[in-house]
Amino acid sequence: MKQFIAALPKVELHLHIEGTLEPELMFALAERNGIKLPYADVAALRAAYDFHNLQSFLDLYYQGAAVLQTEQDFFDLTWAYLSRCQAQHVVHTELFFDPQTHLSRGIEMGTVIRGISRALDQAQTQWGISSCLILCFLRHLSQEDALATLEAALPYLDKIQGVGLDSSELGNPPSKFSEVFARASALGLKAVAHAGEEGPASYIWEALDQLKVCRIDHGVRSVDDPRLIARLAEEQIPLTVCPLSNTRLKVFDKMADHNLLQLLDQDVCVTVNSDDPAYFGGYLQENFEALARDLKASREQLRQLALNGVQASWLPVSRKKTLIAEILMLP
Ligand code: HPA
Ligand SMILES: [Zn+2]
Repeated sequence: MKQFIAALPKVELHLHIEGTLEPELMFALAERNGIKLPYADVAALRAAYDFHNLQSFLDLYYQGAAVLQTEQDFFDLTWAYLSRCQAQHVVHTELFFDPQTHLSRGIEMGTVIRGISRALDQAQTQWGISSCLILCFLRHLSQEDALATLEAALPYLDKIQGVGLDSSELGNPPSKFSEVFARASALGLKAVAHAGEEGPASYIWEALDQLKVCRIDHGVRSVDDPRLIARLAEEQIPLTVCPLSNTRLKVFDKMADHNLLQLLDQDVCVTVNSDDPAYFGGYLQENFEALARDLKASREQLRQLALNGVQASWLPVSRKKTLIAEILMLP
């Protein structure tokens, strides 16, 4: 099964670039930038990756991101992730970045976007890996802060295809950001939002109806609402599900409890993604492998998940057709 997964052309739709910062690179960048990390070494840092919910992860994730300072740092971070894509046959990726995490430390928007996009362009040229970039608003901050962030991104709109919503979900419903999502839509940007990871199914309704998103990130709590499941299936609204993330953050106690196959059985367009692979124990290949191993997902179910990833992406129809044909041709 590992070989089958490795041979599948894979698409990733839920990936935080700051969440690909491996401990080794974190230490290297800390040294390069003269920053002292509160851990003795890589092993001590890894040992701290023992999360009990989303917030306990976010605290470390924002702390780690502080080593990213220069355009070259953002390039190196993104290039390391794209090298993993190349190694794992990920042929297209739509990745998030969290500018507010960096702007609040005095880093300029252009530094972040230029570093990331230079790596994305190079991966396209060198390896044929295509990509889209999604600017995420931090939902624990205000809508005014999100509006100012979007304003700061205006000079770089040619490098951004969509907006997203992430960070602490509980108590920060999508409706808090209606205005900034309307503004983004008027600028021609697509929209997605994290909803129903720890938050209730009602947040998924809000993301769809008030933010007008075209995909839901996570969305696993949709199973609590049969009417919502019916809508997701009827309208084929994709869910970007992240199996290893969900077990590491205790959304599910163990992989065997994950509802991904249940969602797939109900005709929801479920996709597989790695979220923050440096923190959660694996990239896209390892997420697919976990489904095969712990959920006993069949070859045909894995194939369907890969096809859903292509369908749910923002790729042009012609490229979708080519990838779908390749996935269907695999024995
Ligand atoms: O899984 C996540 N949920 C919310 N915010 C995040 N920021 C990085 N990863 C996540
Ligand atoms: Zn996420």
